[in-house]
Amino acid sequence: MRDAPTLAVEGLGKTFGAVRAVDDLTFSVRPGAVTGFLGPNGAGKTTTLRMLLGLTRPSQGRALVGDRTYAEQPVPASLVGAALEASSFHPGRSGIGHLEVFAGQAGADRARCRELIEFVGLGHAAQRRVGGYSMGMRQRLGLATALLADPPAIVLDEPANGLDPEGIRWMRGLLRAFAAEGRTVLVSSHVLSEVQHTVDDVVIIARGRLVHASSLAELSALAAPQAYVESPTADALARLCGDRGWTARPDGAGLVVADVPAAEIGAAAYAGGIELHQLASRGVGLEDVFLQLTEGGAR
Ligand SMILES: Nc1ncnc2c1ncn2[C@@H]1O[C@H](COP(=O)(O)OP(=O)(O)OP(=O)(O)O)[C@@H](O)[C@H]1O
Repeated sequence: MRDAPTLAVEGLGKTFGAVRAVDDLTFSVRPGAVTGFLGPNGAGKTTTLRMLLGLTRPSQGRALVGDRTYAEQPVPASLVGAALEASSFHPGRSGIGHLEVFAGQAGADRARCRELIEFVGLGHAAQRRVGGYSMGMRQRLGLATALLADPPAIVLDEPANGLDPEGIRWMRGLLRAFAAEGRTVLVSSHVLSEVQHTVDDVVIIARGRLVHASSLAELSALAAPQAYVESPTADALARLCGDRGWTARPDGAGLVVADVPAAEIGAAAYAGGIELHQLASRGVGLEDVFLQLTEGGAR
């Protein structure tokens, strides 16, 4: 395998008429790790990936595969394998026929096509027309296409879309194995929880702009603990929170208190003679952090 390249975008921008799809975006993706490229629908993920792969021309800035743009690479298909849209297949071709069409530019032979169609779990459907494939089967075929050249960098747009739970677990294991081999792996998703068990690093965008880039561990540290507490004397409980300077917000019949361990709330309520009917730790899910980061948008 060739050395895995770092993928990088620098001041990248793309405008479609009045729509600024990508706006001054800068980040890099290292080899030997799985990086999640995250953002809500319409955030600009696909447009960014298309610019990285030389399919869309940037309005500003540049996107690099290693030390040059994708188009400037002598044999880009052997360096980066990509699956962007599960729908871009010729419906009349068979699965294996599709792979054989793309094998040429990837320098792969027929044996490699057969091997890959088995590898992605489509051996039984190799001769069937792609037009009759399910969404998940198309995802698998897209992945096989991306892997034709055994590339050191892999870029996948929403690879979990349409996959069943077993397929998602399989994909997760595969991406982890690629990273462990030293490859550069970039996967987009609009749901953090979908990739949170797969990725090492996260790049989060909203409305075309970067809102966060770090390791997953650093992102997780932003998730503050919370506790849910419920009392039949809600006023007294609210006063207690106020007296202690705790941040509390109503949630159903109770309150959610931020950044205070449940045990401390229980002890204070006990000391204050406040009866509690419920008290539970409630960690902030990473998805909440993701929503907080992306909801306000970046501008
Ligand atoms: N060819 C195009 N012409 C006009 N507008 C476009 C084009 N491609 C993308 N856009 C717009 O650019 C913005 C970003 O779209 P993009 O597909 O990159 O987002 P995304 O993050 O991939 O979204 P999703 O998660 O829904 O796939 C959207 O407002 C979209 O409508």
